[in-house]
Amino acid sequence: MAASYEPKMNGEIRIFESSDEIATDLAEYISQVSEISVKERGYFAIALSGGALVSYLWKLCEAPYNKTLDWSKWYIFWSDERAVAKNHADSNYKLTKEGFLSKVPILSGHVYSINDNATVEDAATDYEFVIRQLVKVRTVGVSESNDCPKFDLILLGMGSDGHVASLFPNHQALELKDDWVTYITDSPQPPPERITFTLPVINSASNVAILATGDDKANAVHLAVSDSSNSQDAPTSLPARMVQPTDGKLVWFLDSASASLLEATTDDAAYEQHREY
Ligand SMILES: O=C1O[C@H](COP(=O)(O)O)[C@@H](O)[C@H](O)[C@H]1O
Repeated sequence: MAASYEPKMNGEIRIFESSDEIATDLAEYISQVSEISVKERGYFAIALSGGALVSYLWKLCEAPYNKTLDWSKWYIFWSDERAVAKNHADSNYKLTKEGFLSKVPILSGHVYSINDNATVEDAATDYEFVIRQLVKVRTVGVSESNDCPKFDLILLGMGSDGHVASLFPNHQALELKDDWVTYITDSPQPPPERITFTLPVINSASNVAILATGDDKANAVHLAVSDSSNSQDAPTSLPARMVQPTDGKLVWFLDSASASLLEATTDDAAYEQHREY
């Protein structure tokens, strides 16, 4: 790890020099969260995202994890999905299936993909219903602070505009308080129709990780983690900045490029800096 920042709140920023290092540390992180969840709850309920994130999961498909993890206890969800068929190139399900799920022994009955055969409105309603049933039997935990599901881990990517899942800057979906899953029909990035977890669900998770790499993400990373009192640029409705788990922990996985603007703002950042090299 090139550097590590410990925030004042319940979070951490990890910065790496190569994509191999990110994949290695991400695999170890997911493995640890999974082992703790299985030990404490008997299940590991993890929500995945699409985008670049999936290309960093390859280490988890190899030794020792492919042999040592208790894959039979894994339950898979998606933080968001695009309204396309499951075999479409834009499908987050397809991406994750090809890049991860097909390479590990997760039970097919434990994979809860979002319905691609319904309107986005119905698919969002269906997905929330499915999650509600799994919360009732505690396959998915429940938050102590509200009635939201408490996923053991939500893995998010972040777009260069600061969007996470399919929650985009200044979008009204960011305001939702009671829905667990919602839909949008006006995504600024194609495809326009999407289904997404809401912020209350993301912020109720035990663990949230955001992976952002590349220099096109540097500004959004800076705006997401910088101290708002010292940064006039930080918009209040930047989705990545609104990821603040209530009782859980947030870990950022960055590379040197996406973290490049943090160096200059160390003093006024909302994260204390701990260099490890
Ligand atoms: O549209 C989406 O974008 C985000 C970020 O993707 P990235 O390739 O820039 O990392 C992704 O996390 C989300 O699942 C996807 O639907």
